[in-house]
Amino acid sequence: MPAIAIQLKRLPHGEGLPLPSYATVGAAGMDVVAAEALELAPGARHAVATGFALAIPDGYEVQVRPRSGLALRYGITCLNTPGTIDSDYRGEVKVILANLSDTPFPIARGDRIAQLVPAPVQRATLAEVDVLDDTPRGAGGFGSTGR
Ligand SMILES: O=c1ccn([C@H]2C[C@H](O)[C@@H](COP(=O)(O)OP(=O)(O)OP(=O)(O)O)O2)c(=O)[nH]1
Ligand SMILES: [Mg+2]
Repeated sequence: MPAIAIQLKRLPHGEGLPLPSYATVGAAGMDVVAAEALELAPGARHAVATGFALAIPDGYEVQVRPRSGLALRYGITCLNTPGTIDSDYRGEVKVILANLSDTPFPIARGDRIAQLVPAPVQRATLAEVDVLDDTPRGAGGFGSTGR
């Protein structure tokens, strides 16, 4: 599959940082590093600076996803996962990290904190109707089929 071309603009506080990059040949996500240092208190959240902005081609988004190692070892996740970077957004990409553990988590500038995954966007049209068609499930949800 050909790679999609995304433009990246480095911001002044992103100088000297590695750009998002794939850690292995088959990695789905580009690891992104923090452009600031902070300590995330237990239960706290913070929009962590990355030091860059993007121009994503029409028809695509970039998803900001947690790193499983940080989640499993330290309870660090992206609160809004998957975060959505819109193709028309030109501000700084930020990673909304949350600390779900009971231990403060220090983040150094340059630490890999999340991963970026581009994805095609399927837009929809909505048609308002009075009656929806019947299905076997009907309105059952939220565990209606059992555990
Ligand atoms: O993890 C994230 C999520 C969003 N954004 C930026 C890019 C995105 O295009 C914009 C808006 O995100 P979203 O639509 O999820 O937030 P919203 O609360 O709906 O804000 P808005 O009213 O600006 O759309 O914020 C990030 O930098 N990181
Ligand atoms: Mg929005």
